[in-house]
Amino acid sequence: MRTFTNIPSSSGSGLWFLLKGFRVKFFSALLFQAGEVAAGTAGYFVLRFYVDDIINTGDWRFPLIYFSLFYIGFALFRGVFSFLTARGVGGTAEGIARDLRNSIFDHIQKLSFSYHDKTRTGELIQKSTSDVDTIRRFYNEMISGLSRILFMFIINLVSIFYLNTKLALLSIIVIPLLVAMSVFFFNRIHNSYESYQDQDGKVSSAVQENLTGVRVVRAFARQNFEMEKFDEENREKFKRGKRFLINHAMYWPSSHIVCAAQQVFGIIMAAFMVIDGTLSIGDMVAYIGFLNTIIWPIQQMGRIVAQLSTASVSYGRVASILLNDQEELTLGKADAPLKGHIEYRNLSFSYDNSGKVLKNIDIVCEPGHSVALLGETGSGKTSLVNLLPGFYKKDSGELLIDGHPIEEYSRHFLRRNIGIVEQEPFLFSTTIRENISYGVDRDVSEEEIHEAAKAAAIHKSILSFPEKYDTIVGEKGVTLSGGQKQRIAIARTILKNPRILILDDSTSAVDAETEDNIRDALNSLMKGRTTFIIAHRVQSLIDADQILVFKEGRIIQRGVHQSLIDVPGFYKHVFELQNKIEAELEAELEQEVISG
Ligand SMILES: Nc1ncnc2c1ncn2[C@@H]1O[C@H](COP(=O)(O)OP(=O)(O)OP(=O)(O)O)[C@@H](O)[C@H]1O
Repeated sequence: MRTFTNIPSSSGSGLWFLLKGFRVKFFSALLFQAGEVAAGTAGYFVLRFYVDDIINTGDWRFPLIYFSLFYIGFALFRGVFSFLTARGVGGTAEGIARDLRNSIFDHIQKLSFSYHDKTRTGELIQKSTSDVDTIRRFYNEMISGLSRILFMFIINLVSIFYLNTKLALLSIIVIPLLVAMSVFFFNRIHNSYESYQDQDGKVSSAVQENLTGVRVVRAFARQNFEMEKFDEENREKFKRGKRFLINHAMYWPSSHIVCAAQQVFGIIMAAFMVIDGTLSIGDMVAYIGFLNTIIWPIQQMGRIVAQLSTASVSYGRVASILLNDQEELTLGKADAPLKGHIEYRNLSFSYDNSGKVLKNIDIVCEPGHSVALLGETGSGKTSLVNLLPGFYKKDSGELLIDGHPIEEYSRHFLRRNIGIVEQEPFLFSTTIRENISYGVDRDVSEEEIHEAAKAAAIHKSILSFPEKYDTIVGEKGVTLSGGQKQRIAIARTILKNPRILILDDSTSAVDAETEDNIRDALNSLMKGRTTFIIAHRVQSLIDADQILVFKEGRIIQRGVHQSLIDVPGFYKHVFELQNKIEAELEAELEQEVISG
């Protein structure tokens, strides 16, 4: 797979850079194009020969055969050259688009979490599809169009010079005017297309977010609100699209008028010259042909100008992804097997150096032990565990694994050795088997997959599906219940067999009974592994070797369950509150059962 690295930031050198590896193919195609244009022009000379040397002399029978053969022969050449051009140019354009899509996809995989936090998914999708397509069209249509225009112009102009110098000079009078017009329209089209594409990205994001959050929208009956929000963005896109098209369209009438005037003027002059006897009728017929062919490229300048400006905008947008620094994944220690000793030493952390989210954290966790984190929402629990796989970098203090600063390990190694079961696990739209084996980059046997599923208490449920392990999970696992998804995610982590485990509120999305089942699965997963558990229910934390209570980025209480409920504080308060609620719920249930 070929990907582009170190692409230039300026669109001029960037569009040249992308041709790397395709240059021979591409420029040969352009040469074929010159051949195609020359064959087309040669047809007019044959026509001239026909008028002046055949019709005028009256001896038409034998030369007519030559005329026909030459005329058809040149048309044949033209066809062959045209095919070779299209093949070379098309191959180049498609090849560049393929490599660019690969590069963007590859780059996006390696961009930092902070980048993804700040960037809207819809915008990334739009840049990797619509902008890449604009660049593809630039190579496919624009460059070949431009070279066709240039060849046509040069070859036909030289031919007119060959016929008559005065007529040739007349034919190029309008060029400076058209160049000035082009420069003017280039800037207008560039700016309006840039603002159009930005807005297009917002519309794509709105669609993507709406589809992802379709359940929330329905649950809150916010369809009308969403529709109005979308309509606003869409209307803005329409406005900007119209502005872009008007700028585009304005070029055409002005260039048409200039070119038509040029054409009429040229034909009148040629007619006068025929009357004067300074030009033959055959020359005039050929001249009209050349003139038509020369006017076309001049007019096409408008299209080229528009495409050049849109391609430079799209290049800038694609480069805005590719020029972002990637996470370094492989640099650092990656060999020693981890024991799982973890230490946070006076550690502080903030996102983008804004307010501190973690303040002076000290934690020591022995290998195979479990640390449970409890605290108000937004108190920094997830941020704390997200530092372990190197998703973000700490500001100060130290984070040590087996006595070594985390920075010494390669991120790849850390992520291979750390398993995360998230609050809402993401499943891919593929088979259950592939979802379970997703985390391991070796061949796994059916047996291993079944064992992992059994340990996660999901094996029986899977067997009850018609396709068993081949059952396709819909996008985000919508065909499965929350508990089933959660257990498949646990099976995936069991199979990965990490030394360190992060359970980020893994049971919050399921009911109490399912939670009990999942807890059994989690207990079998935690055995012998260093585990960080985030939970809101005290029941999930009771057995932890160490419980930490967080408030506003600080640890305000620490100890084991028994020691914490013996002293007044947040933990005891939450424990008693949750017990009270559960007792009340149970009483209510009993009451309902008794009353029938
Ligand atoms: N990617 C991010 N970029 C910027 N700020 C963030 C980001 N993620 C979280 N925060 C902020 O950091 C703070 C701590 O968030 P964090 O998710 O660590 O809390 P938490 O204790 O895990 O909360 P919860 O229990 O609700 O999951 C919050 O103020 C949150 O707004």
